[in-house]
Amino acid sequence: MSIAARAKGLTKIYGSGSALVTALDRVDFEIVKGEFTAIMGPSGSGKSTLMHLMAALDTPTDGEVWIADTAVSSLADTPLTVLRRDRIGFIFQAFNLVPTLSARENIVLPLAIAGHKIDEAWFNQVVDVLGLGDRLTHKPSELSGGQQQRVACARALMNRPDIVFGDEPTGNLDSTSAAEVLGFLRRSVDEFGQTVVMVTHDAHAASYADRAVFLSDGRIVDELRGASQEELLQAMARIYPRHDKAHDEPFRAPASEADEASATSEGAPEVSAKAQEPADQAEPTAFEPQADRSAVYRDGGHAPSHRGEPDDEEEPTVERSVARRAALD
Ligand SMILES: Nc1ncnc2c1ncn2[C@@H]1O[C@H](COP(=O)(O)OP(=O)(O)OP(=O)(O)O)[C@@H](O)[C@H]1O
Repeated sequence: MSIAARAKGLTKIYGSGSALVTALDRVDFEIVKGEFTAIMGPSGSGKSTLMHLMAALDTPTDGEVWIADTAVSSLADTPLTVLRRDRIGFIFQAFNLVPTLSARENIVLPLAIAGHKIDEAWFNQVVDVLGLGDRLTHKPSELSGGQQQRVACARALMNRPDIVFGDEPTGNLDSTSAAEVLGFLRRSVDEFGQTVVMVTHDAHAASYADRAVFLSDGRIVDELRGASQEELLQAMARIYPRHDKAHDEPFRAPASEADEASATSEGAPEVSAKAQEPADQAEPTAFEPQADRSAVYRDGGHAPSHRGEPDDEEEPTVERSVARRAALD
């Protein structure tokens, strides 16, 4: 098992005095090469902060990040820019494509900026897997959201980066487009050996990953390997019990309109707005915004970064991942 990136004692503090927020609190974290890792947690738990620090997009208040063997804090501006450009790929929730460029021009833009030659065989392979062959001359405005995000996926992979980071990459997509993007990220790991890290609220999205890491109040409090959506939902209910109770089990889909009606009845005044949505609009596999996150993991103890090595039989394999995905799809 080799390590694509790691962090030691990673701390990020925003503001000062009464406005001080400890977004990350002495986090130790390793990203395993060739794995798909999901970073999960309620709103405000520190997911984006951890991802931005691991991707060398931001600097920690304390601690260190290494991309492979490169200590990010040791880099001057120029090598830092080169590291971000050549060794990291990004996929954002909002796609972030250049509207005036075609899909092809968007995909090769990082190579053009870096002055690197396009590897046409690699380009064709990625475009083919993403099913973008007949969309390459289209501008983003002529593409659906799912197609735009697939262009963003291709762009992220063009440099063959050490790690592709996705910040809620399916957050703006319908379920079909989300499944296509998640399926592609899964394939990029299984077939190209790509390392992928994705921030998500969503247990279904995280079920595509090999490993899910759970954050609470800026600390890693648990992790699961090879977990199904149901196992992730159960873990979320266990790890965030206050959250679960406060929202009358928002992690589970109402089985029927009657169930939903009971979830919004007088007995559950704290039920979230999202839990009150019609069942076909709700996203029951996602976290709700957490009203009182201070109630979770405020025991003063420093949660372990890892639960320890998984049991052998728990160790996920590509076959297991593929079988799991096939069952889910
Ligand atoms: N630039 C900033 N200035 C001040 N506080 C910040 C800043 N960025 C994040 N925070 C705070 O740090 C904490 C962690 O934020 P972060 O965005 O990492 O959480 P998150 O888990 O990604 O949340 P979400 O799911 O809502 O995006 C939150 O309390 C947030 O308000």
